[in-house]
Amino acid sequence: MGRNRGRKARVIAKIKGFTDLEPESVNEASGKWISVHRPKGDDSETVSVSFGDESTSSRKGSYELDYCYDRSEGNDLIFSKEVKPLIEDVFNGYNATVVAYGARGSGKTFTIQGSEGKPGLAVLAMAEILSIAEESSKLIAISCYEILKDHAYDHLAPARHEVSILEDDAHGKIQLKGLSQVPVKSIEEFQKLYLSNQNSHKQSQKIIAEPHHRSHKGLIIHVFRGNESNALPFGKMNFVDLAGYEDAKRKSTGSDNLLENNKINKSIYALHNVVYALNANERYVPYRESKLTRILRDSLGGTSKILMITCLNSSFCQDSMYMANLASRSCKGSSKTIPDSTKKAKSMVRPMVVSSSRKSRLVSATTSKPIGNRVRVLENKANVKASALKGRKLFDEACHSTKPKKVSQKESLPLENVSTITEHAIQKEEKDSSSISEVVVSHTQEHFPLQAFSAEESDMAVKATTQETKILDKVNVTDEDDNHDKATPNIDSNAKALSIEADQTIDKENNLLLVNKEASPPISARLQELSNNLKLLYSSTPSCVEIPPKTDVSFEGQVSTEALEPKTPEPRLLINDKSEIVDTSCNSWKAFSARSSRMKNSLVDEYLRFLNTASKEDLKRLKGIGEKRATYILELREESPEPFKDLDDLKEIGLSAKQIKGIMKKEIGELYN
Ligand SMILES: Nc1ncnc2c1ncn2[C@@H]1O[C@H](COP(=O)(O)OP(=O)(O)OP(=O)(O)O)[C@@H](O)[C@H]1O
Repeated sequence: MGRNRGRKARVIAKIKGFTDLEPESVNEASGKWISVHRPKGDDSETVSVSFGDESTSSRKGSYELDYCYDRSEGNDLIFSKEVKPLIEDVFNGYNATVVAYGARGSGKTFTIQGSEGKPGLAVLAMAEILSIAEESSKLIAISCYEILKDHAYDHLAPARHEVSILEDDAHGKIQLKGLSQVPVKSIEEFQKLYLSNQNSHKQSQKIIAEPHHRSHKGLIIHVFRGNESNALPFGKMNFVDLAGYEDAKRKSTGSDNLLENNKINKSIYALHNVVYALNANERYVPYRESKLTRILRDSLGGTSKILMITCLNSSFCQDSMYMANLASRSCKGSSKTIPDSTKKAKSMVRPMVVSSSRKSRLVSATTSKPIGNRVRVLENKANVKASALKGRKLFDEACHSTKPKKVSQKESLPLENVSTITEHAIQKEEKDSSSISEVVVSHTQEHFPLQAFSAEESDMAVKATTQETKILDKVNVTDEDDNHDKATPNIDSNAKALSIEADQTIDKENNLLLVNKEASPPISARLQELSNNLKLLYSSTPSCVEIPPKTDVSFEGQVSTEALEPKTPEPRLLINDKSEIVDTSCNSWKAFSARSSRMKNSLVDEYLRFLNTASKEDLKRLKGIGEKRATYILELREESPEPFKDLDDLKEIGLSAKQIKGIMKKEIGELYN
C-alpha cells in the first residue's frame, strides 16, 4: 500500500459497507456504482476510483487517490494501516489529524465513532493511546467540540459554551479558550464521555424540539509529557467527523437549512483548500477561511500528519462523486481527474470557495471560462477601473520598495524584479492549472475599457492579472502566514503596509462603487436602462463589443465618433458568446444571433450586478429572494465585495441557473407591459 511519500496529507477513501437494512437488490445495483482500480505495474501505488456502471459503459468519472478501502474492509484494517503509524508520531511529539468527510449518510460517523460492537477509528486509537500512555507514564486528556453554523462549542462542559480561538502567530500555536480538557484513564471512561455525549446531544435536541442541526464534530486526544497534572502538552491527535456534504441545489428545505448547508459546504471546501495548499507546498495556506481550519491549524501545518478519509456511499450519489473529485484534487495538490470523465463530471470541478476578495481574484484567475465570459467579466470590471488605478499605484510602490530577503534557492527571485516574479508566477500557474483564463483584467481595462479583446489580448490580460494577483499573494503571505514557511520571501514592513493599504483601497473603492446600497434602483429600472442602451447599440454601428476588421484593429479609444457618421457599411466583426468572431455585415442572421446572445449575457450581468450591489429591500423585490436569502446575500457581500460573478455562483444562495433564468424572463416580460 503506497504511502504519500513526502506529501503532508494522505488522502484515502472508504466505500461504505452494505447495511443489513438495505435490500439485496439495492446492494447489487450499488455494487456496480463505484469500482476501484489499482493500476498494474504502476509504482505510484495510487488507486483510481470510478463512478458509473462499467458494464453499461456509463462511466461518469475516475479520480485518483492514495488508496481506497473496499466495502468489506472494516475500521480495524484502516486503523492498523493508517492510524496506528500516526499514533507513534503523536508519542514522538507530533500532532496528527484524521478527518472523515463525504456526502450525507456515507459512513463518516461509522468510521470515526463506530457503532455498537464495531468501534470506530477514534475509539480504536484511544485504546492504543491509553495502553502506550500507561507504559510510558503519560497523562491523557480529551476535548470534544462541535462546530455549528461556524461557531465552536465545548461538548464536554455541562452548559455548552462557545469556544474562542486564540492564535499565537509567532509560534503557529492555537489556544482554544473555553474548551475543557478532561483527563481519561480508561477506555470505559472515554466511551462514556465521548460516545454518550454525542448521543445526549441528539437527545437534548429532541427534547427541546430543536430542528436537527448538522455540525462538524471534533475530538482532541492530548498526550502530555508526564503524568502529573501540571505536565506540559506533548502531542495531540484530532479526529473530525465532518457534517455531510450536500449540494445546495438539491436542497428542498427552508432557507435556514440552506444557510446552514452553505456554511457546511464552505467549510468543507476551506479544509480541502488547506490540504491542497499543504500538499502542493504552497507558501500561502488559507487557514483563516473557516473556523475548523483555524481550530486545526497547529495540527495541519508544520510537522503535523494528516489523514483525509473520503467516505463514499455505495448507492448512487452524485455528492459522493463530487467528494471524490475534491479529494483527488487535494490529494496531490493538483487536479487528478482522469480524462475519461464526462462533461458533467468535469463541470463538477468547481473552484474552491475562498471568502476574501483578493483570494476570489486568485480563484477567478485559475478557473477556465470561454472568452465570451472573459469579455463579460472585463466589461463588468471596467466599473472598478478607478479603484484599480489607485490601488495599483500603491501596490506598485509596495513592490518597488521591497528588498529581497531570505529566499529559498528555488524561489530566489529578487523581489524588486517584478517582471521576473510575474513570469515565474505565470509559469507556475500555467503548470499547475490546465488553463488560466477567466480574469479580471484591470491593467488592460485602464487603457481599453468596454473594449472587446482578441484571444491574444485576453491572454495578455490574463498574464497581467495573474501578475497582480500573484504578487499581491506573495506580499500577503507575510501578512497571514509568515511563520508557516521560512522560505517565504520576506517583504519589509513598509512594503507590506503599502500592499495591505493597496488591497484595502481596492476593496474599499470596489465597495463604494459596487455596494451603493442606498442608491440601488430596482432591477426592472436597471433592465429598462440596459434595454434602452441595447436599442442604441442596435441603431448605431459601433458598439462597445464590436471590433473593426482585423487588418486595422486598434485599441486606442473606445468609440470612434467618426463611425457615427452615415457611410457605406464596412464589414464589422463581433465576438459572439462562443468566442467566435462573427462578420456581421455578410450574414444578418449571424449578426442577429450574436447580438442576441450578447444581449442575454448583458442581462445576466445586470442581474448579477444587482445581486452584488442592491440594498436588502431591493433584493427582496426580486421573485425568489425572501428575507433570509437577502440577508445571506448581504452576508456573502461582507466576505467578498462581489460574490456573484457568474450564474454558477448563485448556487451559493440555493438558486439554480434555471430558476434564475425564469426570474429574469419574468423581469424582462414586465418591461413590455
Ligand atoms: N461500513 C459500514 N458497514 C455497515 N454499515 C455502515 C457502514 N458505514 C455506515 N454504515 C451505516 O450506514 C448508516 C449511515 O452511516 P453514518 O451515520 O456513519 O453516516 P454519516 O456519513 O455519518 O451520516 P451523516 O451525514 O448524516 O452524519 C448508519 O446506519 C451506519 O450504521
